[in-house]
Amino acid sequence: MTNPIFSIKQAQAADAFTMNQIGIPSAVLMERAALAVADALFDHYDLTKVLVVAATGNNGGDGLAVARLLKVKGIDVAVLQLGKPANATDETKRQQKICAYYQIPFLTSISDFSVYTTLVDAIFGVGLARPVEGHFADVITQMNAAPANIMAIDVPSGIDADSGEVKGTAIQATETVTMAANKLGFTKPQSQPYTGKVIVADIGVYAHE
Ligand SMILES: NC(=O)C1=CN([C@@H]2O[C@H](COP(=O)(O)OP(=O)(O)OC[C@H]3O[C@@H](n4cnc5c(N)ncnc54)[C@H](O)[C@@H]3O)[C@@H](O)[C@H]2O)[C@@H](O)CC1
Ligand SMILES: [K+]
Repeated sequence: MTNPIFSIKQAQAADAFTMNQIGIPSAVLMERAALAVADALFDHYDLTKVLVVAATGNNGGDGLAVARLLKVKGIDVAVLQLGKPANATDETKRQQKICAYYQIPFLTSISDFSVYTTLVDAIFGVGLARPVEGHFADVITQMNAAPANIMAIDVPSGIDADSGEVKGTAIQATETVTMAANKLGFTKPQSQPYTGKVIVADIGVYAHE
């Protein structure tokens, strides 16, 4: 069997089919996504001091779950929260509560990105809907300029997962752990400097046959 390659619509449809038709809860998929990212981080990243940069969509929720998986293993991890927590998706709100239980620091600004040994990009995934501007773009620029390796969750933030093109500004990741299937945009050569190495994680998403 050949490995599938998903467009954004196919990725969203497969997620929706898995949750709504098969009945696997969204939180299960998020936890499996986070476990895949955490496994890759534990495998070969310097986890002395980690910053997860998370927005309020489900990509951010994946990031918060990763922060907790690191915290419970004794890693020094904090979250840079972009956007208002109150605007988060239900799944991401659930992850915010869990992070609060574990007393993971939530920061709203970072004066010096160079103190971190690993950055986790959980800003935008397949939900990127317009060019990245303003504060989001400033943070991405600062992350790219930092010496740390960057792990991108699902999609390097700012990359269009269909065309592989930069929408405004984009994360230049060391690696991207992408969920369920490779993405169409990652087969385009222009995306490679942004995705770094692409790892496809099986998170138990099933496409409608
Ligand atoms: N159940 C699911 O649907 C699953 C989703 N997963 C994760 O969730 C991601 C998709 O989540 P969402 O659909 O919530 O989308 P995202 O989290 O990718 O982003 C959507 C959010 O970003 C905002 N946004 C989009 N473009 C913006 C821009 N240029 N500037 C500022 N804000 C912008 C939107 O208004 C929305 O609030 C996937 O990439 C994956 O990481 C995984 O947890 C696996 C399961
Ligand atoms: K991301």
